[in-house]
Amino acid sequence: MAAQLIDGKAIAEQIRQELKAEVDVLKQKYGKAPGLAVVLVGERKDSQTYVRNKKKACDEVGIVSFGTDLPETASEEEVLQVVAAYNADPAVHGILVQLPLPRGIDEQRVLDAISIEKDVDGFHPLNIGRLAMRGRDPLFVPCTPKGCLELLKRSGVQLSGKKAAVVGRSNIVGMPAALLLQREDATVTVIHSRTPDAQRICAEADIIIAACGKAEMVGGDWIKPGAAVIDVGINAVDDPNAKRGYRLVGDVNFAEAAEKAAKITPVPGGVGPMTIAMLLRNCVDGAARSFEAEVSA
Ligand SMILES: Nc1nc(=O)c2c([nH]1)NC[C@@H]1CN(c3ccc(C(=O)N[C@@H](CCC(=O)O)C(=O)O)cc3)C=[N+]21
Repeated sequence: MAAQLIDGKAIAEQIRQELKAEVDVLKQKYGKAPGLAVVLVGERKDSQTYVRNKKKACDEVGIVSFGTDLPETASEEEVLQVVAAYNADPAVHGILVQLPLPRGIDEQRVLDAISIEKDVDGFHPLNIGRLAMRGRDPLFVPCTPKGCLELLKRSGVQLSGKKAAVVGRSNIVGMPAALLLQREDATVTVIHSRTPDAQRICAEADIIIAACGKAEMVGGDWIKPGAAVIDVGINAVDDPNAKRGYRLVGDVNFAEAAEKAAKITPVPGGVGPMTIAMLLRNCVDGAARSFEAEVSA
């Protein structure tokens, strides 16, 4: 393998230590800790695991976590009531409603109800809209794309003046990732399922963010020699030899891509841990703004 590994797990750990120090300063200065509320609706095993990991990460850096678990059968109104209560709670600086929500609940309506000052996922249309505008700044940037940019920056990858390709155009990853790269003065192409010549366009890019949700779709032929490759995908593929009967692969064919890229993230241990670190980052930033506003009021 020619490529240098971008170690998301180690970088996320480093960020958590930086955040812990910042939280200690906030506690000293204001006598209060940042608070994160996590709302989980339903019994999906993967969602339960993610929520558990988020709470654990909060403990580690000194963020107080609040949690509300609602049954699969909860109504949209009940979820909205929980969000409204956290919006009004001064001890809560960030609200995360774990996605996906059960069928029958209007996800957009729930996300729109989160106060933009507490929108640590960065999914509120006002925050996304500001991200898309030159000269404007969102209060929060979505955690996964923010983690991708942080990995690139901390690995010394230059973005300004470079060609970037984003594979995938989701609201949660692809589109905000493209906007963030553009804000760093990269020239960005968003590739999606209807793009003719996707492989050729991708192979011209100095920076690739793969977030298409298709296991190992981005092969070696998609990679320009010397490119930096960030793999957002987490796909379980059956593997009878693996411990749990499956193993995780990304949206990039790692073995092939690592022969051509200069830098590449692994799966697991790449973007995933950074998503949680950026959630904590957003929560600490939101709390700091709130504490500062209270003092100057
Ligand atoms: N409102 C909301 N916000 C989210 O940020 C959100 C969400 N809903 N719904 C689900 C997705 C998924 N997500 C991940 C977070 C961490 C890892 C992670 O840490 N992965 C590790 C371990 C993977 C494993 O072993 O399962 C890794 O990639 O190394 C993965 C995925 C956040 N999400």
